[in-house]
Amino acid sequence: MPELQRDGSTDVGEQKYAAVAAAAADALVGLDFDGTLSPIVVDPSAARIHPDAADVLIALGARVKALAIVTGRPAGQVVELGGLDAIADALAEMGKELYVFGQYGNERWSGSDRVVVGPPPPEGLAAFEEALPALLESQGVQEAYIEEKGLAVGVHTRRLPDPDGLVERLLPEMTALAAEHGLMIEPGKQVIEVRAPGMHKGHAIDTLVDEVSPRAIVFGGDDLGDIEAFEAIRKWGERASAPTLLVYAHPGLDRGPLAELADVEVDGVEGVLGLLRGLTAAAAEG
Ligand SMILES: O=P(O)(O)OC[C@H]1O[C@H](O[C@H]2O[C@H](CO)[C@@H](O)[C@H](O)[C@H]2O)[C@H](O)[C@@H](O)[C@@H]1O
Repeated sequence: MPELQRDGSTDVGEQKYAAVAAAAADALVGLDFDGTLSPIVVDPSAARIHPDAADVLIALGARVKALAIVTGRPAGQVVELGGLDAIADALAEMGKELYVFGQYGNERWSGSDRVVVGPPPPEGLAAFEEALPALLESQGVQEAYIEEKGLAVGVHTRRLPDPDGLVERLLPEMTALAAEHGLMIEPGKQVIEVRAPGMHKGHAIDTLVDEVSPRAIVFGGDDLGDIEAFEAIRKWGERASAPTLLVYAHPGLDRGPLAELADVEVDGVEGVLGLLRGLTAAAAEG
């Protein structure tokens, strides 16, 4: 079993780990993408799934009921960056399903369907994007990288000096402009995203629970956008009296609020893969 690094919660984490390992055959394993399966890089378009992840996910898929990637990225993009078609092929041969929920649950894709299904862009997004450059200029942040996501737009500060300070500076202005256009903000790692309200990763978890009917859930994430997923899983576990394991992929710098909700903490993407390998081995031992 991999090292559980969260101070003071190791016993609880170990018990929860053992409980989900024992129920692995009926478990749903959900994972965030950036920072959890794909190491954080400066350029969002240069992100790629960890080179060992495909083997790890396929081996795990043989031991659990279903796998899901639940991400803030567009679903089609994460399928490409993650090489998920090939992983879905391997899982399908074992009669297992790979689900992808993109744009915080707004879009979905699965190994069975291979088509991204989602709503049209929110009303107000085009007008918001039109007004955005002037806002950035007024704050002296015109060099920020703008990521157009179809259903949302992200303003990334990672490549600028003092990226966290710039996020703080932009947050009130972008929140106000988003509200004017009926949109909401989703803060992340040196990024502020603007999207439609009403959806989050917790809703994606509820949908997965309905479709997969798991008897245990493991979920790994690293950022604020994963909080609702953690909360939905904790509530489901209490309701269903079922084992759950919430894994925080520690980024190596400051621990964010997600850490407080986690059962175990591991060292970034490598730590997540280590935990999943351990879970696969424990499930194989029965
Ligand atoms: O829910 P996730 O899978 O974690 O996606 C959240 C956002 O991740 C991406 O941005 C983050 O990763 C980038 C690449 O490592 C990094 O440059 C950036 O600073 C991070 O915030 C992605 O660009 C967004 O679209 C996702 O919503």
